[in-house]
Amino acid sequence: MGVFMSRQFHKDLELDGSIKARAWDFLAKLNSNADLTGLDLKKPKNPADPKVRTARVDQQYRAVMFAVSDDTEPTWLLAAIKNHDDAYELAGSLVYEVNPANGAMEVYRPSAVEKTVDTFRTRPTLLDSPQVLPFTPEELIEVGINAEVAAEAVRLTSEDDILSLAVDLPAWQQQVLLDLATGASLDDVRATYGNEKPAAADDPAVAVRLPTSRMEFVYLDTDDELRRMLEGDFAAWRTYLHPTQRSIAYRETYNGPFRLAGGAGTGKTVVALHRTAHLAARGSVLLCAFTRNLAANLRGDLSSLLAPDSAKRAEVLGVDQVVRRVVESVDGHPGQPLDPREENQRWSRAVHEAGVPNDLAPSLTPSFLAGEYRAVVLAQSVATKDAYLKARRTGRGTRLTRVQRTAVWRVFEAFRRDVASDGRTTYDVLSGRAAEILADPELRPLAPSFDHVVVDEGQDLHAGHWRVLRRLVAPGPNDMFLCEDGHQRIYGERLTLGRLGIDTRGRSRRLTLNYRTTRQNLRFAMDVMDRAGVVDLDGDPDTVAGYHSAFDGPSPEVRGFTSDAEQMQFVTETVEQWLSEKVEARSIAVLSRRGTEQDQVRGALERVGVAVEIIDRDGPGDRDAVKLATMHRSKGTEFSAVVVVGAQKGVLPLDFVIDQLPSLEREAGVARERSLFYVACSRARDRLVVTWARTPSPFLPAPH
Ligand SMILES: Nc1ncnc2c1ncn2[C@@H]1O[C@H](COP(=O)(O)OP(=O)(O)OP(=O)(O)O)[C@@H](O)[C@H]1O
Repeated sequence: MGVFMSRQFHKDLELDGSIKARAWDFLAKLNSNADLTGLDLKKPKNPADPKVRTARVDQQYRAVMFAVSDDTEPTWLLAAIKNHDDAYELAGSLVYEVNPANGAMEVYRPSAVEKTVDTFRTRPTLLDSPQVLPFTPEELIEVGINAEVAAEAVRLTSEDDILSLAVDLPAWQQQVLLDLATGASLDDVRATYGNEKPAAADDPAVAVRLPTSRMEFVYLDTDDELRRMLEGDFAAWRTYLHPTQRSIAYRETYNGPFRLAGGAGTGKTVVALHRTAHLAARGSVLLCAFTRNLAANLRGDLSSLLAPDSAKRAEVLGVDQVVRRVVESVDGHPGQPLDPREENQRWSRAVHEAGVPNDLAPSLTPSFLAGEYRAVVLAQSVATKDAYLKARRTGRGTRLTRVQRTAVWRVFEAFRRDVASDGRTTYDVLSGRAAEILADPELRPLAPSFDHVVVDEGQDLHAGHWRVLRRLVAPGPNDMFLCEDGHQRIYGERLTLGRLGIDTRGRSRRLTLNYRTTRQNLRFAMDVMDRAGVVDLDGDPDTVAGYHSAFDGPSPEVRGFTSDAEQMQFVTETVEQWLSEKVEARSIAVLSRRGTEQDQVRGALERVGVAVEIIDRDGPGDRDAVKLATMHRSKGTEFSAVVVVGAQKGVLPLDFVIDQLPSLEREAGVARERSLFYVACSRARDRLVVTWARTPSPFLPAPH
């Protein structure tokens, strides 16, 4: 016999260390159904729900729970753990119900809902502002919204008010109102949260299986499951998925490559992890991250989701690790890849060696050549000059005549010779070789293979990567599952997956609920991003429609200064202030476009005795120190409080980088810089401060 546990109860287990220690005893007794006297079960006087009880967890804490089945031996639904007096008070007003519209399990306080509704009833309707919800109360009730709230909600003229009105409702109802306020239709809501109460939903064992119930409740029916839950830290994403996240992650079969889009913080990585765990129960899976350090983070998170016998079938690697592994399986050690600076030097040398005509040479910057190599040579597996002369160059900006193409090909050859001459290589060259190996019927069996590939941060992979990943799995059901956010593209060139043999058309979804950040921070980050001109990996416009967050916080602060020194002074004071408010140092980050600001911040913070740690290519370390990172390194991270420093002209976009680009590629270069700023701003969970010196960055949104 098991127990039902609410997300709130699960979270309360973290209240203080002593509860966790006692909880196992408590739950074991409850589960044993033997003598419950030690639990001191009590029914509060005149409870709102006769099924409610409180029980002793230890001296200080009591559990609030419901006897939810009609059997003589009740099954318990654990709702919360509170201090003795608070537990009694809560138990008096809490009810357990099954929503009549969709059968979702609900634990909430009707008296609190009524009180909030009362405060709204007395407010006059603002006749000159449009209502946010274009629905009737009956329509809202029909999808499951509390009737009293529905009557008031339709009068409201701001999203903020709707959230305040809904604050005491079960979480899924709050979510529905917010979805409707941000553009969802009633049909969307029915499809996502269900629109029919299953006949047997009064049996909690049935109700708990509904995806909407699973946003807040879990049924644990073995000691193993209970123990795992108690031993792990509370991380809601592991257990309480949004119905949309769940339906995407746990769908049995996609008949080919599937693409998941969504803004920053919508849980794409969470879904990728769950999908990997789901697939690992069936076959071998590669979860591919953009870098080694992002892979290391995912590996830790994945291990907590995998059943023991699936663990050996799931592997998590950075994309360049994958490439390297394929090459090594056939060629042995491939030589040390050049670092970006060395690579740039070699490209310049190759231009010189290849005797490029004077009129062309200035356009052949290292970034142009590396981009051309990835977007044309690797993307189309071009192996000869003739093939390059015929290759498609759509989307490359600069036009090249036949004579110029011949010259560029000579540069590629000179570059390869130069790199090979001292036993070195580059990651781009390696990905070309890996794709070649995987396409060769004789070599293919020597290389690793997987049944399924799941890719995170897909927007930053280049064509060479995709060729390798495509060939790593046999085409067929559930072969590839890709996550991307076109607005976060900070590396490389735009590409269309269809051209690389990865056809996701008709098999893609988009997540719109931001779980990471406040609505205030989200609004700011959305103002930063350039909504026009961003395309997804299918080559279609990437929309942000309906992208929203469910929680509130302080407004982001933008502060300008006349000098670097003043800016640093402010950054230091801000960080010190957060530390004094007991924000953990490791949850604070200062992000900058370039090393100059990072060095200044580091000096300024160290001078006042604040410990800092730079996020390097291995990702955030464990030290409890304020993290400093470039915007590039901030990808895939998140922090409670973030300062984005140096948001000023010349730095954002970074002139030095843009000036190096041939004129036709500047627009794309500026878009990447804007995306970097968006990535940095969208790392903040609670507080976001952006600073600049002298002249503000053109990317800064106009104040509202
Ligand atoms: N169902 C959920 N319940 C609770 N928290 C969630 C849920 N889904 C996601 N989160 C949390 O929201 C945050 C963002 O999730 P995640 O990193 O998966 O988003 P993402 O779309 O990959 O973001 P980005 O593109 O910015 O890297 C994380 O802290 C994650 O744990």
